[in-house]
Amino acid sequence: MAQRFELIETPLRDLHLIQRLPLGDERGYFQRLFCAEELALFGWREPVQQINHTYTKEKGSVRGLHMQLAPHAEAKLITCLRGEVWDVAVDLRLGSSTFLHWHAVHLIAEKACSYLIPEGFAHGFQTLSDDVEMLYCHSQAYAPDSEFGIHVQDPRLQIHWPLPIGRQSERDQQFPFLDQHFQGVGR
Ligand SMILES: Cc1cn([C@H]2C[C@H](O)[C@@H](COP(=O)(O)OP(=O)(O)O[C@H]3O[C@@H](C)C(=O)[C@@H](O)[C@H]3O)O2)c(=O)[nH]c1=O
Repeated sequence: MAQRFELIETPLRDLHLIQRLPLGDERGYFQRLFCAEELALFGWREPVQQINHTYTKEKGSVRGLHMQLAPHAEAKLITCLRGEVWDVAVDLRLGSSTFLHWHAVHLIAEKACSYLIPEGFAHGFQTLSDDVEMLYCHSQAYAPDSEFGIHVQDPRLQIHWPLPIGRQSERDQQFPFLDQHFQGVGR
C-alpha cells in the first residue's frame, strides 16, 4: 500500500498528529484527506459518518470544548484547510493515566497535518488567523442529545490559549466548568 500519511505521536496515548504526504507535480499537488485503510493502522476503525466544514471569520475566535458521549462517542480527524489554528484535545477517558491532560498542536493549512482525536477526548480550537476553514471527519453522526461541552477556561484544565479569547458562540460561553467529582467518560 502506498504510504500517504506519516504518524507523529503525542504524549497522550491514541492521540496522533497525521502528516499528509502530498504528491506534487507541475500542476500542483494531490493529497488524501482521509484513507480508511491507512488510518486504520493509526486507530481509526469506524466508517466516516459525517464530514463537516466550518468557516471562522476572525483571528482569536474559539470553538469548543466539545465531544459526544456514549453511545455516540466518536473519533474525529481535524484538518485545517485555510489559515491556522491552535487545536486542543483533552483526555477525559475514565481511568486514563493522562486523565485531564491536554495537548495542543498548531495546524497550519500549508503544512498538511491533521489531528486524529480518539473517542473520550474533548476538542476545541482557537483561530490564529482570519478566514479559517476547517474540515472534520466524524466516526458518528451528529447526536445533539449526547453532546457534552466544557468551558474553554476550565480552571482544572488550565488550557493555554495563545491569544485573548475572541468570538465564541453563546452556547460555548455558557458551558460549565468540570464538576469536582467528574471522573471521566466511559465507552
Ligand atoms: C456539530 C454539528 C452542529 N450542527 C448544528 C448545531 C448548531 O445549530 C450549528 C452550529 O453548531 P456548533 O455551534 O456546535 O458548531 P461548532 O462550534 O463549530 O461545533 C464544532 O466544534 C468543534 C470544536 C468540534 O470539535 C466539532 O465536532 C463541532 O462540535 O450546527 C449540526 O447540524 N450538525 C453537526 O454535526
